[in-house]
Amino acid sequence: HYCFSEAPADVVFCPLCTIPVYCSRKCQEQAVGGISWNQDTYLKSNSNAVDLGILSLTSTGCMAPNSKQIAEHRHECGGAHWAAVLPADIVLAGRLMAQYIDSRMLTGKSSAISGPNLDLIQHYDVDSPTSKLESHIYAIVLLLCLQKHYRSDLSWKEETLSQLVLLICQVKVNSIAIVCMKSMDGGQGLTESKGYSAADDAVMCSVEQVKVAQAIYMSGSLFNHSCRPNVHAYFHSRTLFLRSTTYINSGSPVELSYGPQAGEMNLVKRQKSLQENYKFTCQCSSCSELHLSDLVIDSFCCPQSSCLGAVSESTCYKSEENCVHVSVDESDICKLSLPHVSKVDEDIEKVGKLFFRNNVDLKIDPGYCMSCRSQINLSSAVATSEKAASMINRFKELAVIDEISEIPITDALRSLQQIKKLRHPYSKALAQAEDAIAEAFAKIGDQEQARKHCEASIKILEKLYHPKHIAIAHELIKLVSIELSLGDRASAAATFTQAEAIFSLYYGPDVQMILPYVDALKRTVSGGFIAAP
Ligand SMILES: C[S@@+](CC[C@H](N)C(=O)[O-])C[C@H]1O[C@@H](n2cnc3c(N)ncnc32)[C@H](O)[C@@H]1O
Repeated sequence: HYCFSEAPADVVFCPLCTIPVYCSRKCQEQAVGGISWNQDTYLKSNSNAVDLGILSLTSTGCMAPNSKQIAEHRHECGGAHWAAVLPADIVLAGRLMAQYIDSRMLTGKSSAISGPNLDLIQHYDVDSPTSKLESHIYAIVLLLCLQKHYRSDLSWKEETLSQLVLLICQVKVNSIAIVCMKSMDGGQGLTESKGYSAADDAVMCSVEQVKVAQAIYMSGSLFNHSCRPNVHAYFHSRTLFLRSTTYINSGSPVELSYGPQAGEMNLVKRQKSLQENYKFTCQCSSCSELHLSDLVIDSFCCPQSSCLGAVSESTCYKSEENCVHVSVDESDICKLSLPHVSKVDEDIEKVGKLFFRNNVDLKIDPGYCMSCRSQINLSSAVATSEKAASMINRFKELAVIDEISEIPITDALRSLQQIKKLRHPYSKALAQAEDAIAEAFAKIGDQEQARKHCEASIKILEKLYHPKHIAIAHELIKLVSIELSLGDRASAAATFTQAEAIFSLYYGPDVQMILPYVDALKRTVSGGFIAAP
């Protein structure tokens, strides 16, 4: 939606192409300027649905380009609605070109249009032939649309098409997805009612990041990516905020995350995602040093009950003096150095003891323990754990539609035991299973069970990320809502304080603006709005 809010039911249509892109007249005027409306402006409603085909909304047109307005949509209307048919990166490239043309026209330079000089990095040379062809086709589509919009007002240079291809490539590696935090279920209720009812035991606050737009920020695009970033990026409408989340030594790189993060994805998946989406091989600290979370995140546990060693499903490790080579299906992924002796914690040594044996060259294949080399039956472990996970998800779905009985509860708990037996105690699969069970129990009103499983999930996530990661704060908020439902205000307050400290690390004084429900929860926890169960 134009102003990055969710479009309400009574959206305002673009006066030229009848596409609903504005939420209010004010929002529309900001985008296209003042509009003079015809007398017969109305929407013909056809039973329940508004029939766009008979929409009789006409105007004498948008005003001329004005630098004060953010005329994003104007260039595509009357033709194809770009956002509905083209990928976000391509729409952005088209709009940047249109903005450049507008600025040239405003200064009276409407002859010899080529393209903006953004001076940003691009990777056209390493693009695959298919991706290159795609960029050229999109550039032709954009150029035709722009030529149609500006008609004979402009003269185009021969290189405009190649400038558009270049622009598309720059947008691909430098653009940033604008996201907003959307509170689901409990969070929504909290925001609306400005309070929390313990009687509503179905509530378990959770938030989701929702992508609302794609943009280029000239200073934002200077930052490199890290899978363990020291800077957090967030948005308020169109404004990008960057806040450091740790102390950064002078001379150290300031890095944000382009998406993939350690603890959320394993090393191989992160590298693949960054290569596919941004065309680079990540060399951040997380992708150049051995970390606990990468060893355990998708792993199985050692069959020896006393061993904490991890067993990989698909990654092969070849250990050499002070480094480890990582490969999948014989193809090299990267080389990781061993952490400095001062940073080696007890956990990583127990999980991958073999990597820390001095002067030993050895290969650890999938299916073998990284600590004692015991072997598991990998295919059977994968199949059983996947089946158990889908059983738990089914349990969660049934809880949502209130169709739960004793049988699915027993089945779900049995499946959780199976996952515990097979998966590594710090694995993501186990954390997700615990979380799903917690959510289902919260939904059916067994808050004691919900608390137990929610806490178990958080403990694992703290190992995978780190205890002060924003993902942990969102999980802690779920726990607060469960503790409130139990009437345990003291625990809820302690958990909330822990979450609040993380939120202020990531959002500073903007917590309330970005996550309004946190404030509502704070008032509830401190005694304001609790209803009797
Ligand atoms: C938005 S730019 C970042 C600024 C860029 N380094 C520059 O000098 O303009 C993104 C590009 O920087 C490089 N880059 C960013 N993070 C990286 C990382 N962790 N490892 C390797 N290259 C990285 C890649 O070439 C990527 O396509």
